[in-house]
Amino acid sequence: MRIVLVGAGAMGGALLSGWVAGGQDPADVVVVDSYTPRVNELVAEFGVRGADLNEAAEADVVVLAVKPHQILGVAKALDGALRPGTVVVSIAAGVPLAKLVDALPEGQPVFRVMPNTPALLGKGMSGVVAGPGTSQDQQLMVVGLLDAVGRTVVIDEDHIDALTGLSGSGPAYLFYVAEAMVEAGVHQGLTRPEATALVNQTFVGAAAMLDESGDSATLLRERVTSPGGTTAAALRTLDDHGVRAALLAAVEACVERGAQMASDG
Ligand SMILES: NC(=O)C1=CN([C@@H]2O[C@H](COP(=O)(O)OP(=O)(O)OC[C@H]3O[C@@H](n4cnc5c(N)ncnc54)[C@H](OP(=O)(O)O)[C@@H]3O)[C@@H](O)[C@H]2O)C=CC1
Ligand SMILES: O=C(O)[C@@H]1CCC=N1
Repeated sequence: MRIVLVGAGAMGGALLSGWVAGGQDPADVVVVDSYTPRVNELVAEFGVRGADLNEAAEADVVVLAVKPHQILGVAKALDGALRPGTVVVSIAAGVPLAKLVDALPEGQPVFRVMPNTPALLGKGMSGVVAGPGTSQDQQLMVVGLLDAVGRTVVIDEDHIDALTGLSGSGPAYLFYVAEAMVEAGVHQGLTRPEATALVNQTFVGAAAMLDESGDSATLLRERVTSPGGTTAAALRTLDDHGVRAALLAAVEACVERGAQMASDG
């Protein structure tokens, strides 16, 4: 697949790395980024090519991975560089398909996607929303692009902010919990490297159980919680401090922010 990636920051770079590790031929990937040293770094690391937006003419798919406030400007700048069938993918949070359709040449196939940074390791989770008039083959191509770096669901645009609240932004919540647990270990007298090793492997093990056991988070949590034991004492404290309510509120805030970004000029 011939890919033009516009914006090679945290998320664009993670996708690129996942694609190449997953077997995408780097010679068929062109990176466009306003920060030239970043492009040079990716060219050296992966063997992709650096170029400008005119390369979009040769692409099967153009992935727009710039910041949300930049994306409509970039979409407009693609005018004249796109072939009619070139599929455009936006990964910007809070930018509705309707605005992308308006900014792109009439009839240009466009998809709205919300990936996450574990795509870097082929363990991403992405949501795909098909734009108006797109074909089944185009959707299969976009899903294939995201499946190459993890798992993919096709959803309605009405649910993309909710998906962002769980999987798009979700890795940050888990890193935040990991940071706090390391800090707790240091408070208990462990060295930082010791605490980090314990926390990291606990996340790896718990994530693998969630993924591979087929059991719910509730059942897995109950199996750790011996009656009257240490875990029950810890979980009671989490409840007393409103951690469950805080997570509900955090996802709600994420969803509200997505909606607010959608209505920004
Ligand atoms: N980070 C994440 O976990 C996720 C991010 N996203 C979405 O991905 C998009 C990018 O986010 P993120 O990677 O975090 O942001 P970054 O700022 O890390 O990356 C954006 C990159 O695009 C470059 N850029 C800006 N304008 C242009 C332009 N006109 N042409 C080419 N390149 C340009 C920026 O350069 P410069 O710095 O010089 O402006 C920067 O290198 C956002 O829309 C975000 O909503 C979606 C899912 C997850
Ligand atoms: O924080 C953000 O806006 C982006 C979208 C999802 C993850 N990062």
